[in-house]
Amino acid sequence: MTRPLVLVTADVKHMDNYVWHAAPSTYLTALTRCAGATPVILPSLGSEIEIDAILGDVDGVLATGSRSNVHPDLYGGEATEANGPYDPARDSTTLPLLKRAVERGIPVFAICRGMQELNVALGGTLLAEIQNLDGRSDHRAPASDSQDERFKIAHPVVIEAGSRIGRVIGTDPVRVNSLHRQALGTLGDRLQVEARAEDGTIEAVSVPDAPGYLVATQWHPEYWAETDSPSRRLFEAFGDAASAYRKQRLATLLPA
Ligand SMILES: N[C@@H](CCC(=O)NCCCC(=O)O)C(=O)O
Repeated sequence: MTRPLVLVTADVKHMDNYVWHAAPSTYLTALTRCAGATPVILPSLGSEIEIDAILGDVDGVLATGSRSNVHPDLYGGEATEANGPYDPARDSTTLPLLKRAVERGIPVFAICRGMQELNVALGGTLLAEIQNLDGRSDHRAPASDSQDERFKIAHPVVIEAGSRIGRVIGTDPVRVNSLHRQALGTLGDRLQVEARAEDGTIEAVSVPDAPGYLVATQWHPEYWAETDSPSRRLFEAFGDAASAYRKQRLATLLPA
């Protein structure tokens, strides 16, 4: 069986006088090296893209993290200059993409901004600047030019008993990295909390009634997937689900 095809969401970036639709390499290599998948970057062209048709030709969706915030208009929040930057083209692509992928039972792994997008796509809300909220810790990355330093392990998370993630990596607390200033507020439809930080911040969710792997983390397993066992396991489990989905999908295409 050939490798499963996994759509990877793209940020819109302005560089060298061009507009780019790009994804960080860390997600692409975690997919190829740990999930055994072939990543396919989906440009953030919103309604110009036939999302349902494309979803019919792939075996999974990986929603990446990004510094930009989901636009607050999409969940009844308040847009301010300090709350940016925003990436409306990405929002207009990823929200319908994730909603349809969930509805169709396609394996989804959503990371950081990706988890926030999944929540908003399913009708949930986000909290802004959580480091300023009573009782919450600072979940932002350390100020550094070194990516290893920014993605360094920062705090423990407690995995819920009976969670999907618990089935993959066990329910002992794990220590994770942390690079965000927003967090999930009210939960979107069908989502369940899978893990929390010590300050109560939601660190992982799943869609428990989804047929395949549908897991999201606020932390970044992609960054250490080649060297950290729990991070690798999350990608391996996603790859297994995408492979199983591919087998089924191709079987329905073949003549009887
Ligand atoms: N903007 C949101 C999403 C956080 C996120 O996806 N972080 C990844 C950022 C990677 C980096 O800073 O290099 C938030 O802040 O909550």
